[in-house]
Amino acid sequence: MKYQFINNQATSERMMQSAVLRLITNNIPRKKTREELISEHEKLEFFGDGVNKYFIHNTCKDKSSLNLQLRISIANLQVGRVPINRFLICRVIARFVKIDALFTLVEDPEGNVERLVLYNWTNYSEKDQSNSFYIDQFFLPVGTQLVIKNLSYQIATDGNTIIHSDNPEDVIVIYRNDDELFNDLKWSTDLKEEVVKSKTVDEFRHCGNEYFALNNYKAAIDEYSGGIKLEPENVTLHSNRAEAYLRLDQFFNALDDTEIALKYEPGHLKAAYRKGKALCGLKRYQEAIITLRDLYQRLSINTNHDIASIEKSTEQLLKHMELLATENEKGQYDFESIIDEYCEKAKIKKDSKGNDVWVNNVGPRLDHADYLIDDIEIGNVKGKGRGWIAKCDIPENTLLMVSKAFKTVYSHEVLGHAIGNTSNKQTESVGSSSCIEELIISVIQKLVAEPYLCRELYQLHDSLDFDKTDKINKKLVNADIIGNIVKYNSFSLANNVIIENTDLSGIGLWILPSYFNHSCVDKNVKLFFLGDLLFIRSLRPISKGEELIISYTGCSSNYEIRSRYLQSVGIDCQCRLCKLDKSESEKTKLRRAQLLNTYKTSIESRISNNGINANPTIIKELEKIIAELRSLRKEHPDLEFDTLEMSRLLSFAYANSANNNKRALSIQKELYDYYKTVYLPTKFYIMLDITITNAALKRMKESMRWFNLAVKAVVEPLIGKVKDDDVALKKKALNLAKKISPDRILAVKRAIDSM
Ligand SMILES: C[S@@+](CC[C@H](N)C(=O)[O-])C[C@H]1O[C@@H](n2cnc3c(N)ncnc32)[C@H](O)[C@@H]1O
Repeated sequence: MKYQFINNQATSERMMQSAVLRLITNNIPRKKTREELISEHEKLEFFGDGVNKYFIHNTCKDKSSLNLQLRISIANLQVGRVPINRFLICRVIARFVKIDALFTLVEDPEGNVERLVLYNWTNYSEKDQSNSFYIDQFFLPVGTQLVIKNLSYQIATDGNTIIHSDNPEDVIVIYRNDDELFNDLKWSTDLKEEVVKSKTVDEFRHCGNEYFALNNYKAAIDEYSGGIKLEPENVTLHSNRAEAYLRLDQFFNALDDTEIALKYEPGHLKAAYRKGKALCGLKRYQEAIITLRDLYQRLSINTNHDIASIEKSTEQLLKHMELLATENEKGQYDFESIIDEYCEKAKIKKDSKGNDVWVNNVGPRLDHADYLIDDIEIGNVKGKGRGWIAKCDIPENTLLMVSKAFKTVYSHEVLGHAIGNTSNKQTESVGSSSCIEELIISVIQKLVAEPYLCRELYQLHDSLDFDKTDKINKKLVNADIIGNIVKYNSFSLANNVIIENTDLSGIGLWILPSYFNHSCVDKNVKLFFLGDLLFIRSLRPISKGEELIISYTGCSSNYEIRSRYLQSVGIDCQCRLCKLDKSESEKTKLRRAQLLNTYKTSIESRISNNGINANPTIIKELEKIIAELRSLRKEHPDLEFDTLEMSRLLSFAYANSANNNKRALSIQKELYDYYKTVYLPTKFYIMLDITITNAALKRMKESMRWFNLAVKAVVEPLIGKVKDDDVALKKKALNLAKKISPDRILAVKRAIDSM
């Protein structure tokens, strides 16, 4: 299956390959040893395609022109460079594995070992090529010598080096060991006598601990696993590996390990503590609390001084767990502290190479519980598949759901280069398509690491026409399904990060929020993203049986743009706006386009943002355009969105150029009334405009009333209804609004205070 992104295409095999490489390889900050590379390659075999036979094409090539003086050794390869006119002589030292491309390990005569990936060897059809054969375990067996021309030395998607060849024509296979051209070559290793030195359990544990201390949890897990293979009942290794799994958010695996450790040693304190953490990660809060309370009791009667620190951490974890349980059961969240946590974790700094990195390692991934109100359920909706339905009447601003992302990817976290790129560009700009690709790859990784998660993920809409029961039961990680699930269900963070000054873009996948269907206008549910936490509230009163709707696109872009996107995700939208747009005559559409063009070319550029420089003629022209655009939609005034920004500009022109605040105020109020029924984020700005204009007119009481309304508009989507008579809540709301929208709120506050 091919995924079409904005600038490029990617195959599901390529995504799978990237995910697998990242899973099996460790980014150790030094050149890997032969043994390390061999052991990683053995894990790759597990993911290789051992079922299908692939058609391989490679013609016999002339070696007579090769001059051994031009041979290059692996040690002299430079990342990102194609050594012109040079060639590598190497021999295969591991089995070939086919994922998207063909992978093996090679060594040069000096004994340097490196990974080799061959692209485009398997894309030939049998009919086209006479000189071809099938891949099986005897394909280019260990010991086969290769000459590789025009190779490039790259950093693969897993962050490690690899020799990369795109063209089968550049590879000469030496099928005979006694080939005369290479008679004089001396190989420094003897393949037959290769003995891999094995480690003891203690050595594995020691190496694991060393990697753990370097925060290299994947490498630590490999080492602990090596030890566990030798001694499956080793409690320390299981308990240590559980902690490494916890650091990678692999909670199922962590729980498994703690349970094994506790089976062999029920009194193992650290294993019990880690079990509590794993249960919490799996959102099994009550079980986590029971485990930790039990541990805490045991610790408090233990007089051993060594356990003081674990006692303290258990107490803290228990408190945190109780907080999460309250969030989960009652939907009670401390929004102020969550916003602080978000702002802290969203901070970015430059690393030594000038890249953006999080100040706090993990970025804005917040440690809070999910919540789901009892009053909504997933049901069938005619023409839309499944959707969320109200089981009873639901008041405005009710918290319906809080959901932690299955996975989020922020744009600066995306590696700009992947193994599949044929170009050598190391600093490819990272666009949204790279984020989508990265999300697919990281979801594949997550499922490969914890296949239990296939069950909940594979339930999501994927528009594929095949029965997934078998794949769910067998927990098969399928890149086609995952790619489609990401395509149809992911949320872009770019337009949804509500907190000012935390300019994060990215993409994420949430499970339960994926069941909301779309409407361009008349949505009744509002999303509020804080990093990977998604808060969802009713936007207005919802009646029993009504469907809960969000908007995937917003309504301010024109029909062509909206419908192009909606069609790409399988939606023929039947909302009021789309019906109206579709029913409009060509003549009306043309006239609107002309008016918008006149505004763009001859008005907008002649008035600055805050309405200065607007002479009476421009104001008249602008008024005419607004009036005519509205008349084009006269029966549906609330569906006229093109004049929104124009009218704001007009009001600024009246206030700041024509010195007519009264007229400015009436335009702003009219605008507010226009859009009261259609939720638009700009409503908040209009309320602040009204606040300022009232203050300019010295109507301070009215100004404060609008300011308070604006504050409510900012915070209610997050914290719910703020009652006018609740003084404490109103104060809290203002503090929150200052955190959410500091620039605007503070600027307006300052402006009205100075008047
Ligand atoms: C994120 S899913 C929403 C949940 C989905 N209905 C399900 O059954 O899982 C998006 C898909 O829902 C369907 N959908 C959403 N909104 C729709 C609408 N307004 N009209 C028709 N189909 C819609 C489309 O198939 C779309 O690709």
